[in-house]
Amino acid sequence: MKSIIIAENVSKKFHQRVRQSGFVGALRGFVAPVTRPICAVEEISFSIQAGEAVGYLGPNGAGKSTMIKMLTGILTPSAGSVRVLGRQPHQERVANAFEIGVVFGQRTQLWWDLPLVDSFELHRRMYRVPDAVFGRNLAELTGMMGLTTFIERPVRQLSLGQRMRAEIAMALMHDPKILFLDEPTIGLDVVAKDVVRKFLARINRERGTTIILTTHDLQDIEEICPRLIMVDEGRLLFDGSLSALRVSFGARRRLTLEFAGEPGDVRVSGAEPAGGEGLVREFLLEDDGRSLVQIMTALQADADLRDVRLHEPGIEEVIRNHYQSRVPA
Ligand SMILES: Nc1ncnc2c1ncn2[C@@H]1O[C@H](COP(=O)(O)OP(=O)(O)OP(=O)(O)O)[C@@H](O)[C@H]1O
Repeated sequence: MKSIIIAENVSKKFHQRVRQSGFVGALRGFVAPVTRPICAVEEISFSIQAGEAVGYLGPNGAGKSTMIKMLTGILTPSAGSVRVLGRQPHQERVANAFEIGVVFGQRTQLWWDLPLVDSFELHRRMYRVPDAVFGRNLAELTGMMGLTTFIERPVRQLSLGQRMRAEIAMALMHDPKILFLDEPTIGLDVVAKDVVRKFLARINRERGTTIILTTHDLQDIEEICPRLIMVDEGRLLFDGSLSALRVSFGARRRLTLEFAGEPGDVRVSGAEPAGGEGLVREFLLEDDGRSLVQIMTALQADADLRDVRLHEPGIEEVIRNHYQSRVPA
């Protein structure tokens, strides 16, 4: 397989203005601004193959948008190198633009006062999309995204969910090889999120479009992206599948046993006691993939069991625990 996106030791530094308080401070800041450097992206490396769908995840300020901006040619890396489809995006921004689609969840690329269909038409001209390709995409994408009922309406009259669906459809009108999306589901309701996720998964599967999306929402990743790149404070924390993330971050399943009478000393092979009180005992299971039936067979207890619960930590919990363990008390 071919790597179509390669980031090698990429860093991006910004100089942020330090605001000084009071009128004199503001005046001083105007005449002789004081800045402090901030490393938004720090020595990040990864490569992405054609046809992959990758989620780029991290908390606020982790450096997600900055990375997307470097991959799309909007920003230049301070150090390291970025290659997209064999080009350095910031140096060959126009050539790069013809082969990628970009959607920024918080900034529209549609023409506010024009009917939606006119934005599509302007996109066709800007990207010199051949008539046959445009005709096919217009019919297919507007159908898949359910845009037909409001395609004649001015963009300013559309709801956020309608607009986001239209943004994504427009970004695909020129058949890009890669689709970059920065927070595509932000602010959408449950139904709109579901439409967008299903659509992106389908585009990736059926058209083979490579998808890179940034998000805070783990469900986006679970439903669209088999691969996850996790960043925090500019640095890469993890690159792999969701199941590998669980293993790597030590997320263990919790077994809760509730007994009808005092059970005494209960042991479960391959599990570590993890508290409980009264008739309830808890255990943390080793990551050996055993089923509940196998666990129950290995249970060394004579007492009567009233209830058994197995808690599989959600990925949100895994990540929350990870971040919390890094924050000093
Ligand atoms: N143009 C800029 N000038 C100065 N600092 C910037 C600039 N753009 C981003 N930063 C800083 O770089 C860091 C990373 O920002 P970035 O927008 O990439 O994070 P993010 O992970 O996308 O966050 P969010 O989830 O909140 O959108 C932040 O500390 C931000 O304040």
